[in-house]
Amino acid sequence: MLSPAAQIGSDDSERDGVFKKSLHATYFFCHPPAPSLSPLMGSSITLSGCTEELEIPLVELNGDAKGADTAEGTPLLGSELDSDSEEKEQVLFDPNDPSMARYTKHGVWDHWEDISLAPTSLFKLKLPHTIAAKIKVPRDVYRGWPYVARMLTDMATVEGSKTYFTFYLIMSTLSSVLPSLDLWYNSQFLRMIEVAVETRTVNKDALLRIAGGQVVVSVLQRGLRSLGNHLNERFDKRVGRKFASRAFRVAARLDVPTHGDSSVRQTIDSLYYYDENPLTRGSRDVVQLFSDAVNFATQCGVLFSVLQGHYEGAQFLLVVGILRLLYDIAADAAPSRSRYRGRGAYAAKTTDDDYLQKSGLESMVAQDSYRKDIVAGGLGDVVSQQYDRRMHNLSDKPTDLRHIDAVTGLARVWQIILDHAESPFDVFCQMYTCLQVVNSPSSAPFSLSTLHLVTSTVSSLNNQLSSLGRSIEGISDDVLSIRRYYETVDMPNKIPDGLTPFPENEFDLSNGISVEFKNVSFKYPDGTGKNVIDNLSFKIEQGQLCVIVGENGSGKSTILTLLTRIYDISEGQILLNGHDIRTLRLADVRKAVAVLYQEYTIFPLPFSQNIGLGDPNSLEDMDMIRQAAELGGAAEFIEELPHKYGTYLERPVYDRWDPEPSKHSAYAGKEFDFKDLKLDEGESDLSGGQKQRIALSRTFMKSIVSSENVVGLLLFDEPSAALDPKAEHDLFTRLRKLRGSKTMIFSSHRFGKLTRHADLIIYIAKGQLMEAGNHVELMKKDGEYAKFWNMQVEDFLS
Ligand SMILES: Nc1ncnc2c1ncn2[C@@H]1O[C@H](COP(=O)(O)OP(=O)(O)OP(=O)(O)O)[C@@H](O)[C@H]1O
Repeated sequence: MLSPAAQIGSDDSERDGVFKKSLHATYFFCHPPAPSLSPLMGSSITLSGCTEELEIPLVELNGDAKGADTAEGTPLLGSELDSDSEEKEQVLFDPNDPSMARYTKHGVWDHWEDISLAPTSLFKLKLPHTIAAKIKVPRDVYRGWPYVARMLTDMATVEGSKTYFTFYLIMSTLSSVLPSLDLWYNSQFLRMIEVAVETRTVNKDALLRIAGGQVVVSVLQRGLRSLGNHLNERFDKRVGRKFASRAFRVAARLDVPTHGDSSVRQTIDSLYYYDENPLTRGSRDVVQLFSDAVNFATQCGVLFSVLQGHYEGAQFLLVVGILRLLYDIAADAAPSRSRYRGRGAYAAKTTDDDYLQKSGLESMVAQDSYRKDIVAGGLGDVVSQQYDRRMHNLSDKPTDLRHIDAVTGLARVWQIILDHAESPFDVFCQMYTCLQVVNSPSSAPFSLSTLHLVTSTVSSLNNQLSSLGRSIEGISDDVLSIRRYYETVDMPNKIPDGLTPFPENEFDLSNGISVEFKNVSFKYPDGTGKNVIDNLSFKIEQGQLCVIVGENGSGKSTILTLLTRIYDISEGQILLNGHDIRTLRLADVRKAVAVLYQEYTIFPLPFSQNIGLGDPNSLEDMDMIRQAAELGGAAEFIEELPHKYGTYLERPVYDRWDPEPSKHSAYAGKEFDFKDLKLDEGESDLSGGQKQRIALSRTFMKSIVSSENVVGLLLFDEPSAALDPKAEHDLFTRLRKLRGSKTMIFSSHRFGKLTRHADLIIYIAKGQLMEAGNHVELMKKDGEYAKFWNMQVEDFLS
């Protein structure tokens, strides 16, 4: 498993400390020791020097993170380097000591960061963007264009987005024209100076006009840039929320066979994370591309008009271009926040309820294991509503740790130097030409004004070109994502919905639901191809208690699964109150049937929600939730937990910390004690029986405690498998007492406790009916059931 430190660069919603997407970790190539002293620990700690840093993609191997060897040497993780170093020392990372840690409140996160780092590796070369990536762009854009058009139409329906979008587009277009205007004014100004030197006269009106124009352009440039950024951010958030919410809805509505399709799941996974929504990125990139293209075209126009008649300037342009490229490479190598991050000790903690629950809901719809419960519980809508509510509460609060500005100290200085190196570079070009003019006027390629215009335009064009390149490359990916998004949005579920409401009137269910299997055969879509249920027929009357018995693998669970239409049968008919289940509205069937599957799941939500989701209308009603927990036998142990009903079985978001800071940190080689921060609070593991009690409580919430008495059929698949004998006895007694006249079906292979009270026992083997009747009848028959019963009694007596 990766250390939580590695998680910092990953998506927030990663679980179990394991990366699933592309990620990078910091590796160090160690050269002969270049000692440096820790500013915090005085002279007692000496660190080996590491002078180069590279980012190397990790591959997940046996749950561990390994970096690929490179030709230059074998990369070592910080922890491996530590092993040969100094004695380990117990240090309390005191988050409250400003000389040790920097505290940042970043949205939903509290973040403490080791401030002892002194960056030594400032450079990291990046390969230039590949041409190949750009070549496939037009094709991708062409194929995906209908989807992009649909996205733009959809974006227009987001409240307020039309205004934002229009303004943003105007800003971008204006901003893209301004640099050329600025260049033009500059050249006019220089031209005027040249004329003034030659003729000793100045046209004051023109001078004022030019100076005024320049001021206006400069103010506009800055103003539009910040306004554009602001609008961009707001626009992104609004559109992002809408698309994330829609994608979540799509994911939540998928049925089991559709969700089981790995390609569907992959697309869903990549879509609904709010921070990473490719559609938001797509919309922004489309505008950016447009703006870059306008900017590029106008500047080319300026350059073209200037160079007309100055063909000797081509050589000069080449020199300037190369110099400019070198500058860009240096700028590209500047330290970025992501490269700096993760090298020191840090801890990040979140207790934001909205963020935790939003992440929990995301895991819930993403993972296959929860799907059956979501579908059978008809939870698609309620989880979507909950998700929207959490998103709304989160509003613009940042949730992504990567946005904390981690670049400080020297690295920051280096960044600033590079940011400002651009002007001296341009000045250098001008100086060079000035000297040429002075030394040999006839060899000078341009006049001073033209020179200024050319160098500035070249410099600006260069920027524009790389920006355009990035936009084009990004667009290709965006188009693909947008296309996948809409294909998924439009994808129908594999289980078609019925049209008939069920029940036709609500009182129909007060006496339970009758269930009939008529020559039913079924095989799993991803199974062996053999019928798991084979020409099975039986009828359970309204209000009966039925127990389905049979050996392992005989098809008991499958029968219950078919009754909630998780899958559709291959042949025959299943009737509920005499109606073919396929004709009934799915949502109604799932409302009328409460089910506890053998592989029940505990959602990555607080226990209160896990139980409350049994009755979405009473999700916040703690009295009802407590009552359901009492019935399910979960109340007692939940009350004993420190966070009671707010406890998670598994937190959907883990706090993060770095127990192994790099060699550059003052904390290198020491052990950490973060206990004061109480990280990862609110999580509690449960025994199998306790988990089953929580799942049972959810079923009780739906069927017994619910404010709406709409359940007519209760299905329990081995509900006592993980319970101790006393809990099992209590449960069955309670169930018999509380069910009223609802129909109840159990599946069990340990049937002693139940079958004697059953109105009907169905004995199946290999998906076929062997015997049916009550206990007395079947014992009299002395067939398979009696054989099984006697075997269990013998086991008990011997
Ligand atoms: N999702 C699935 N995909 C493919 N095959 C499955 C699936 N679930 C069950 N099966 C197969 O269907 C058959 C019946 O399984 P089922 O779970 O209904 O039996 P069961 O009687 O409930 O068994 P147990 O008593 O062990 O719970 C088994 O052969 C099983 O391997």
